[in-house]
Amino acid sequence: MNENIIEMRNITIEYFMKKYTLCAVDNVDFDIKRGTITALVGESGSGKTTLANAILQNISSPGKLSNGSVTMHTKDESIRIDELDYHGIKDFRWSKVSMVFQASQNTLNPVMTIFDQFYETAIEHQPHLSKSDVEKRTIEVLKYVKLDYERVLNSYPHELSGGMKQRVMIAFSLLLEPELIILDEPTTALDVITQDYIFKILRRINKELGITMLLMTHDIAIVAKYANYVGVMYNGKLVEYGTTFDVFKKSQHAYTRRLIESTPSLIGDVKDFKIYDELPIDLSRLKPKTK
Ligand SMILES: Nc1ncnc2c1ncn2[C@@H]1O[C@H](COP(=O)(O)OP(=O)(O)OP(=O)(O)O)[C@@H](O)[C@H]1O
Repeated sequence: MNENIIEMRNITIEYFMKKYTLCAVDNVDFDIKRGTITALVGESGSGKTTLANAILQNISSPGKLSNGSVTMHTKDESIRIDELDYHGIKDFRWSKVSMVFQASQNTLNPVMTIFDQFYETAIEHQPHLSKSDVEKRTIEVLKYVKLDYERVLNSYPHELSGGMKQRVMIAFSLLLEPELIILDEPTTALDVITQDYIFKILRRINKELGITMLLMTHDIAIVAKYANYVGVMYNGKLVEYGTTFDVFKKSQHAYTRRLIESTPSLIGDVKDFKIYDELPIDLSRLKPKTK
């Protein structure tokens, strides 16, 4: 089996606006090693979400993959994701790769019980499943995220706390047994204790079920604690990639060192905390529209 579950080659993604084209991802090669938790870091606007969305053919309008290939090596086959048609991508999402978005707990339907939402999603993608199959699987995944399934199954979203809803979303992402989960700021808006609890659950799922995870976050401390590999994005380019230890301890790129220095430490002296106030994003990425 290929050691990489995802191989992205020469990826260029542009947003075609009325007056200009913005190159959000600029000729990036990026691999995700099977079984790892791989983090993508970089400040807001550096292109992390856009790059990750290419794995699900989910680039938002008016964006387009202008160049490059995205291949997933699943347990059974290799899939060129960028070449999948409408039906191909519909079968692929959730069952091969699923995603937990920023504050995705807010995407739960407020007028449906949690179980009805799991059931609807499951039969949309795998119509052959019976209600009892889905119920069995739902209980299994709710147990993985340490939720009391008897209470949660028939609850409406407003009856659950923010942390519980986010764990429901993680359970959701496990429902169709994907091989990769993309987590985009999965604990934003949650308190630090809940954040840590959720990351412990994610690490256990990664270890016990062997599910690979791609994590996008601004939280360098979480990356240091939980990720095996890190990619650093700056201005649409992947400027650094390696094991977490190598990237943090032997950073090659000045931007990575700045990113680490800009992270406040609980034990360090506040005087040593560096803040860089120059504009990080190079607006030369905005190409004037050519007629
Ligand atoms: N739908 C869109 N239309 C136009 N431009 C977009 C769109 N989505 C993203 N962009 C632009 O693409 C660039 C990369 O954005 P992206 O969201 O991928 O960055 P990011 O690193 O994930 O940021 P964040 O950490 O804030 O989520 C930014 O300049 C952003 O403004």
